Amino acid sequence: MPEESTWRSVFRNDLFKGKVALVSGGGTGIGKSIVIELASLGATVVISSRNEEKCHKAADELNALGFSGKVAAGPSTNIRKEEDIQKLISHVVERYGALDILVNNAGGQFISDSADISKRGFQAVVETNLQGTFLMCREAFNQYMRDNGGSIVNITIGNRNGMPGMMHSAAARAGVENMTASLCVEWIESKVRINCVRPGIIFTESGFENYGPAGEYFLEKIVPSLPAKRLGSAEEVSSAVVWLLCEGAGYVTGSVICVDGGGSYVALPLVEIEDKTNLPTYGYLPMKAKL
Ligand SMILES: CCCCC/C=C/C(=O)SCCNC(=O)CCNC(=O)[C@H](O)C(C)(C)COP(=O)(O)OP(=O)(O)OC[C@H]1O[C@@H](n2cnc3c(N)ncnc32)[C@H](O)[C@@H]1OP(=O)(O)O
Ligand SMILES: NC(=O)C1=CN([C@@H]2O[C@H](COP(=O)(O)OP(=O)(O)OC[C@H]3O[C@@H](n4cnc5c(N)ncnc54)[C@H](OP(=O)(O)O)[C@@H]3O)[C@@H](O)[C@H]2O)C=CC1
Repeated sequence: MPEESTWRSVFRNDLFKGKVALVSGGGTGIGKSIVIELASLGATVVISSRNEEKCHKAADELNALGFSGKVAAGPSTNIRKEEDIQKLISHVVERYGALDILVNNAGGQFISDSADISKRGFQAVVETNLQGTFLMCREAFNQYMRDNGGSIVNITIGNRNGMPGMMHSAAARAGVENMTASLCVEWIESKVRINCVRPGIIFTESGFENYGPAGEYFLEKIVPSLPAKRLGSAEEVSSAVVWLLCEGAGYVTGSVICVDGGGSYVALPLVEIEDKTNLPTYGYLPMKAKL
């Protein structure tokens, strides 16, 4: 948590003056860092998640830092529930008179071998990350952005090589990135830009608590495999989000920015593969025997 004296955004300090933003999952981790950026650059920022008390606490904490913008907690919202989302968006539009910026950051999953994921477990992750993000976009568009324009950023997760060990989430997030490609065309006449930020392995206390000892075990394996040889910070993600949201990114829509220290170009060892020949060879030439 940055102190007022040490927090410096790399952006112009009135960049979002007069803008109204909504950040889902804005009370913790990456979402909170995005909220700090937006509030420090002049926006009124509404944060929401299932735990409303946590959002109120975060809003009080951030407002005490004296940013030029303001932070407010919205009503408790489970993005798996359509009616919660409809109420949240109408709350923002009615109370603050606008919804210029939407950041779909809320999301999550559990670590599991794919063979052990139940149908309800798969559905829960897809409902949260793909359906939840879609419904937030749809409501923001129908209730405000269709007539007024706006900018949306969806937070996804590494999916270029799949994600063995978190297959359900990588599949859902790949769906979000593909959905973004469709929406950027459908909504451009309304002056709505929509993009994704795909973080790599980012240290957030809240995020890693979710995985318990398994998270630490995986981290010991993952960090050495990353080209950057370190975890990312929430601030490195929020800087990219804020750039996509700002006027300087006016010609950018349908894009995915990876903030992953090059992690998209290596396979993350979330799943161990036995050190033996795992696929039988097919072929009749003598040299095949050497493969
Ligand atoms: C170390 C590598 C890091 C990689 C980088 C990624 C980092 C991050 O994403 S950080 C963010 C982490 N935060 C979260 O993930 C929090 C949000 N997550 C959740 O809320 C859950 O994971 C959820 C999306 C599955 C929702 O859970 P919940 O509300 O508890 O779901 P239900 O009660 O409706 O249960 C539905 C279904 O899901 C099964 N399930 C839930 N958790 C697990 C689990 N840990 N392991 C296995 N199965 C799980 C649950 O059992 C239900 O299925 P049935 O038992 O068949 O009914
Ligand atoms: N940390 C990392 O390494 C990476 C994270 N990400 C993604 O970035 C985003 C932020 O993660 P991070 O900050 O690390 O972790 P956090 O656990 O801090 O953030 C997740 C946030 O989403 C909210 N949330 C979860 N499920 C729901 C739901 N059903 N409805 C409404 N809100 C929900 C949580 O609040 P509450 O529990 O109160 O609902 C929480 O504030 C997530 O989408 C995550 O998957 C992607 C790649 C890597």
